[in-house]
Amino acid sequence: MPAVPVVLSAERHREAAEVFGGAYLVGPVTDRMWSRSAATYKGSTVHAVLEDDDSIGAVARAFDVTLAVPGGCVPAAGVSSVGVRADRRRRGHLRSLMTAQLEHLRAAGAVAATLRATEATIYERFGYGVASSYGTLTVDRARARLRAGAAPERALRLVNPTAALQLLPQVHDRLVRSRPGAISRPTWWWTNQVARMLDKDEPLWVLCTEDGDGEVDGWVVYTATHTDTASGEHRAQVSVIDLVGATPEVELALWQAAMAIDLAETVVAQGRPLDDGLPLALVDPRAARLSAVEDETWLRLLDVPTALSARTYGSADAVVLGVDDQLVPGNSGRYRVGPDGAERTEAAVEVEIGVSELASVYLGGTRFAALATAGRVRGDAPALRRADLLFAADRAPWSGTYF
Ligand SMILES: CC(=O)SCCNC(=O)CCNC(=O)[C@H](O)C(C)(C)COP(=O)(O)OP(=O)(O)OC[C@H]1O[C@@H](n2cnc3c(N)ncnc32)[C@H](O)[C@@H]1OP(=O)(O)O
Repeated sequence: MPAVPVVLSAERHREAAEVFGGAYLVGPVTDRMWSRSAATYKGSTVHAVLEDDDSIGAVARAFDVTLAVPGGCVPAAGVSSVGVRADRRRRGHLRSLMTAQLEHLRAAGAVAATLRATEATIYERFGYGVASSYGTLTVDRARARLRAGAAPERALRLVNPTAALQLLPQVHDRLVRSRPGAISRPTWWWTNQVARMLDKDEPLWVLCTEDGDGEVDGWVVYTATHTDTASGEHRAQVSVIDLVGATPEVELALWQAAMAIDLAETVVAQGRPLDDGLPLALVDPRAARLSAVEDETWLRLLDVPTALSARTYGSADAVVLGVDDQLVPGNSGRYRVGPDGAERTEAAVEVEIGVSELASVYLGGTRFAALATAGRVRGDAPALRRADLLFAADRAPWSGTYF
């Protein structure tokens, strides 16, 4: 039996980062790396399994975020930097960490936890389910032209990246509230993701859209690599690092701006939502291709009653879910979910669902009927249809924030 995990004090955070770096195969933590990562760890709760000689055998980090859900938002935790030392694997360290972390986060009032998984076979056993997916959008600029009337003209402002580091964090969390799955970005996220690129002397541009009052309501952050033609003509590939808009219309205006960058042959954006509006708005929809689709958000509902009450539902007759949560038995039980909300009930169960599958349907990104076909939920067809209508969301879930 591994020792019960402890919460590490700040003095041992660098040691924890070393253990994670080794497990994640990124190697030793240099002073330069630590000058960036220290703030990340300081802003987190770090659980560790200590070995008999007091060395760290395994670590997991969690930090506070706000998670947007359909019609609202909940306090949540981002879980990251999970690693077990190579000489301590497959003896239950991860299970101890996940159990301790889950209890800690529940006690702290987090309604859900979200993570990005290195492997898709690890986290379901701890109640996590895939709640959003993303893909790479590759735009062939020579073919890409917006349809008439798509994306109204918007004022653009090129912002110096250093100034953007001050400006964008002030508006990001407000802008993304209407996208289920979006999370607030901690201060250290901005420093790590953007400042790291500035450190590397990579070119970086930030083009912002403005609303009628001159306030920033979206941005595209991009870099470029050069791909000169065989005849020596100067060409480039533009790589979009971040494209965030207050509304789908603003996002289209940002795409328009990205597609208008002269000398670019292709514009490539990784990690785009499955309902990115660009392909439908193009005269030639094949000018923008979505590829490399994979899981983004792994979600764990820590407090099922609060989570179910925190979101809004579509129009359909109510359905009674029978939820099963092996790790947190208090979450198990019957819930009546209808257009007016969700509450515990004693009524007969119509759809049986595990807590990991409940996480997958919670943001509207997966259908009950599809899970039933896969043998992962049970219920008759009319009940599944009502559940799908109730849990459907206006926009595909998407976090857009990698950590
Ligand atoms: C959010 C993030 O940070 S994602 C990053 C995750 N970390 C990494 O990928 C770094 C490299 N890998 C590791 O450090 C470790 O192998 C870990 C963290 C994946 C697993 O740690 P371990 O301590 O070996 O896992 P532990 O012994 O507690 O196993 C718990 C269960 O998970 C299973 N499991 C462990 N690792 C894996 C894996 N890579 N793939 C599938 N199942 C796994 C075990 O079989 C066990 O299953 P069971 O409960 O049904 O018996």
